[in-house]
Amino acid sequence: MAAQTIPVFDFSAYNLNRNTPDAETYQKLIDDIDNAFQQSANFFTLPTETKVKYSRPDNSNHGYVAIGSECLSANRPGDYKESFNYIPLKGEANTKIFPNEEVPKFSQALTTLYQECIQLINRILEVVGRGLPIEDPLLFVKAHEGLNSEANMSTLRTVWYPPIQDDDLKTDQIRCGEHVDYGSITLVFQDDKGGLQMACEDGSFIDVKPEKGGVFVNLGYLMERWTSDTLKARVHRVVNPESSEIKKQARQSLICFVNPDKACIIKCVDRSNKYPPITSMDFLNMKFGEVYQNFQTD
Ligand SMILES: O=C(O)CCC(=O)C(=O)O
Ligand SMILES: [Fe+2]
Repeated sequence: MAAQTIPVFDFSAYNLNRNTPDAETYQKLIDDIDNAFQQSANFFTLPTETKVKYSRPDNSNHGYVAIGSECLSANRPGDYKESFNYIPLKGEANTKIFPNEEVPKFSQALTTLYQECIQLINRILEVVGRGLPIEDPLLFVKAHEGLNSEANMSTLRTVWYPPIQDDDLKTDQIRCGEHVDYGSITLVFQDDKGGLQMACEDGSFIDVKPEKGGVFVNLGYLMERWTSDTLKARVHRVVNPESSEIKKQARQSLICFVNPDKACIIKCVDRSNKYPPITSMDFLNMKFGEVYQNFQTD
């Protein structure tokens, strides 16, 4: 079988009659990603007792998640990573669970990037819709109209993979265990350390090489179900670096986990009813419950 590679797309070719981003807009996005990395580093290098003050409560996906508390692969110990999730909340709550005193520019960096991601998300969702034999090519875009409001639980997550000393790790513990994402699409902006890998059809893994100014786009279980398995959600993971030099450095990524609006009914687009209809929220609660105990969103 020919070796598999990750396809690289330039979405400007699919401009869908809208203006393609000019150099200035593109540069602003790159600067905003760099800024989100920087503000995140300022947060993650705070003492643990400060970070846990901003921990994610059981009834929400917003806030800090400590090392080892998420276990994405049932065959491994908890992931060797920590993260901070942002989901838009109503009014003041939107900035409340942020370390505003310790890292005053953190909340602004994440909220700005979240808004910028929405444009890219809509473009990708439209391309996906136009690539399938469905009546309304805007079906996926319309199902995400509540982005940036409480009607939608898409999440921007900033992840910090701390430097590794081998004796810190449990047997088989890696930065992020093998898993499939849950929602519709996922955008991953990664720094230059590498380690993200994606499974091929034969079960082997290939590197998703970091690309400055590039974004890795992945599909989740929900999109697979929605398209009756026509579009596949792929297993991926983040492995520990082999090089002792890179191991000593933290790795960072910024991930936008995109989900349809909570009330949106996910019904197979080919009308096959291969999977029974389910709301986006029920589907995601079911999936989150497999990773976090006691998880139930409002
Ligand atoms: O950090 C990365 O590059 C990807 C991590 C990931 O796949 C996830 O958290 O779902
Ligand atoms: Fe993932």
